[in-house]
Amino acid sequence: NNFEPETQVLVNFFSQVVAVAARKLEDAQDFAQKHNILRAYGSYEELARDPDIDVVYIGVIHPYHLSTSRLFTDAKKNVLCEKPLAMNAKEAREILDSAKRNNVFLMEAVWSRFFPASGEIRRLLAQGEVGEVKLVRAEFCVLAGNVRRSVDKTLGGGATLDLGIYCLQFMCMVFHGEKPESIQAMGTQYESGADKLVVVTLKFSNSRMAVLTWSSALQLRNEAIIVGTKGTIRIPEHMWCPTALEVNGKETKYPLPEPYLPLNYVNSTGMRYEAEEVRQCLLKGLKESSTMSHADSLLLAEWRMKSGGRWGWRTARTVSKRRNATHVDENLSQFCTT
Ligand SMILES: NC(=O)C1=CN([C@@H]2O[C@H](COP(=O)(O)OP(=O)(O)OC[C@H]3O[C@@H](n4cnc5c(N)ncnc54)[C@H](OP(=O)(O)O)[C@@H]3O)[C@@H](O)[C@H]2O)C=CC1
Ligand SMILES: O=C(O)[C@H](O)[C@H](O)[C@H](O)CO
Repeated sequence: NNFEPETQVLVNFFSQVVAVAARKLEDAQDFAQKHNILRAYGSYEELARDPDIDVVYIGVIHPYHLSTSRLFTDAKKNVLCEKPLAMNAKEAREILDSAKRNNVFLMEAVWSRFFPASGEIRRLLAQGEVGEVKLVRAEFCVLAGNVRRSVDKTLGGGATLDLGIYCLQFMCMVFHGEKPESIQAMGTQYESGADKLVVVTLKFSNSRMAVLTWSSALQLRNEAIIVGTKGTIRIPEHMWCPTALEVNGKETKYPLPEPYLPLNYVNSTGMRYEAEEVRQCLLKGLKESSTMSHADSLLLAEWRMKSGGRWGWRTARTVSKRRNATHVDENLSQFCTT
């Protein structure tokens, strides 16, 4: 909307899905036919060589985010990569470094941040509408135990990588990426070793706290709440893709456009907001989005590891077993106080 009407028409016209790639050509062709996409490739390498591609959306499972992102950044393509950006902080750093080195735009697809309701939360917080935030609570628990990639560790399984990230990013947004003074995390796991249910309690300076719960084996309403000294903001459901906010008891709705095809997941038409953010960043020549920055992606990767994704709660459980005491993980606290 920053352009003259004629230019706007051109900008809209030139933002097109040009091509799709899959490991098997038939899969790419099926997808292309369903969505009216002109070019279909049977390998990601061919897509990387296409000179007409400005930006690539990477939607492969998380263990392949590193290699696929590197393939495209090295080919000088801008990248929007699905969450979680990587399996761990080391991989996340490698992806971000590669984007910098190749001077291309890169963003982790934390679509939650770009919903109008999320923008309104940031506006309310910046204007001090609820005073100083004292408590953040968020939950994301869905029944996904039958989804292979959720439970199979070789496919990136684990609730923290898939779902926990949404609670962590919400807290990160509200507390502006501040590091907590301490984290306590506990959880349960599938036989595969993938984490199943995780509860994390975080303490910040000035007596501020967060309580986060995620699971791929329980169904909750998936609400979030921000409690401040002057009021409360509640996201009544779908906290990871919000379409309603309750501010001090008064609800406002932020409806999404109707989908033109059936959706796989709830509110997926809201992905358009992150796509628009990418488009705006590219038009401005930016290499990262200030709303979902590289620094935030790194923080999320570090917090995921400390609160469950890799060894966080397992270390915690070992510590509490060893001491036969209530659970306090010194490793986690040390990390957070640095
Ligand atoms: N923002 C959101 O709302 C959502 C985000 N996600 C994120 O998107 C990513 C993909 O999730 P989802 O679509 O459910 O995953 P899928 O299981 O549907 O797999 C997506 C693609 O990953 C590739 N892939 C799958 N299995 C393998 C394998 N064993 N080896 C190599 N490549 C494989 C395939 O690519 P190919 O087609 O080339 O074979 C496949 O099409 C995840 O990182 C997830 O976190 C997922 C759901 C919703
Ligand atoms: O990003 C997401 O929304 C999650 O990947 C899905 O919701 C999850 O896999 C549910 O099965």
